[in-house]
Amino acid sequence: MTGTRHHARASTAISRTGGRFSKGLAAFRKDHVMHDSQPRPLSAAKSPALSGRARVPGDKSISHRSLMFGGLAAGETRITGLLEGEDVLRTGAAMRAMGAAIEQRGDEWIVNGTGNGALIEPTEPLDFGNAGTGARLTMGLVGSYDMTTRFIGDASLSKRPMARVLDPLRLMGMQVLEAEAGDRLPITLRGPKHAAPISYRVPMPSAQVKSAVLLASLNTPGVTTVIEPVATRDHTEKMLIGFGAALEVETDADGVRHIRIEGQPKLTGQTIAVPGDPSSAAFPLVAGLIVPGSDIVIENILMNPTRTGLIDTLLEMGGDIEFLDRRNAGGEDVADLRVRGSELKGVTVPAERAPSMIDEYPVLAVAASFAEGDTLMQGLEELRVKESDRLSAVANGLKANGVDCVEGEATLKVTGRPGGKGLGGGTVETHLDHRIAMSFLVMGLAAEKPVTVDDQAMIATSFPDFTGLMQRLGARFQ
Ligand SMILES: O=C(O)C1=C[C@@H](OP(=O)(O)O)[C@@H](O)[C@H](O)C1
Ligand SMILES: C=C(OP(=O)(O)O)C(=O)O
Repeated sequence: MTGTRHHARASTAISRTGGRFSKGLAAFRKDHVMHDSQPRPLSAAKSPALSGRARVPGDKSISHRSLMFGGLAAGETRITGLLEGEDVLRTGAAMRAMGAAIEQRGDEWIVNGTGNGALIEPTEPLDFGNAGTGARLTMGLVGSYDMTTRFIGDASLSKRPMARVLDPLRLMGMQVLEAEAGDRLPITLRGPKHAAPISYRVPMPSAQVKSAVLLASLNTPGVTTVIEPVATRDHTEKMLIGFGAALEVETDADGVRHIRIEGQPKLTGQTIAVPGDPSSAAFPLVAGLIVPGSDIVIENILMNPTRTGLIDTLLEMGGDIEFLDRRNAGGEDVADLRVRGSELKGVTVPAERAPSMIDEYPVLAVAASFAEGDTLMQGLEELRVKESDRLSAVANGLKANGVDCVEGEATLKVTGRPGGKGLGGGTVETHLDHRIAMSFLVMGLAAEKPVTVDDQAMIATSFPDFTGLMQRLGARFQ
């Protein structure tokens, strides 16, 4: 087998701190029910040229993993730039319920881990709210522990398929004591006394499934292998190496990744600076391109190639995006992006690119609505099992706002209207999906008539200050 080996670095933490719990996480007590209030609609209206500099929140994938690995490791993990969105705070609450000490001190989050193999059985169900990543990765984490863990979530998460992670975990010896039809939440798991390592070929392109198996290996003796035919985001691999695991990645002649990890590694607390989330940057980025005359800078964005498919696509569409100060920070490439209003043209986005921009299709569809000609997106099957069925949610939102589009089984064709002529005037059903809400608010900034989303509440799961940040750039919401 020929291939490349990946190394990541994170510097070791220096001192210990106490375990007082932060206000943010304490908000997720069991009596605290989120999103049971009345929906809060919001409209976005045609805005003047956007200008200024913006810093989007920390990467969601890296933030979840920082709390999980820090919560498991021996010693202290110090995190700056953590995304303080609901999804990530729920992961923090879950790690706390299993014995980690987590506190916020100024700009830093300090995690004192349980030490390897020392997670404790949570006394209450773990409530992951809207968060697929939090729920699925934690299932992997607890799946090799001889303990019982119950998982619950909101209406959206309770519809999402969990068999994709339960199947490999069952092979490692885990039992599913309770699940709704089709392996859906609420789910109660019981880990085995002695988990068995497996070699598992991930059947769909999913970093969550890959990661669940790798996390289960952390309490499983022997070598666990994950075979990944289609590469997905590699944060779990890079960060586990950074925390001290013996993990190797080889890519064979067919491009298939073979990830091998030695079980029960000694993980040690690290210092982590979380870079800006490219999936959140996508919203001001597309807004800067479609609002004529705009000129903005979005700072400190993660440029990991497993995450940059949207930027590649927008460049092909003729987007004026300049990379300023490309640099390496904590083992990841980051850059500031200068974005100027652009005349976009339609393109075909190949299926192979989907994993590197999987969460960005809703906002790409918005960009395509303003482009000259057709944009065809292929390989979209995974969009159907996100916080909503994003393929149909996007198509319905586009149609409600005057955009011609054709929804296929796993494709979407959007016919653009340069200048946004005749677009807008509709209300979009968001189906508890933050990315649908933000994407269509971006559309409203450049459409002829305002665009309304039926609920803005879920935006707080990944981008709590979205409206504030966009308004500071000049966006008009009403
Ligand atoms: O591993 C992760 O952090 C994520 C993986 C992706 O999900 P899938 O693994 O289901 O593609 C992505 O959609 C999600 O927002 C974050
Ligand atoms: C799909 C997403 O997240 P998750 O799967 O963690 O709910 C997302 O943030 O777009």
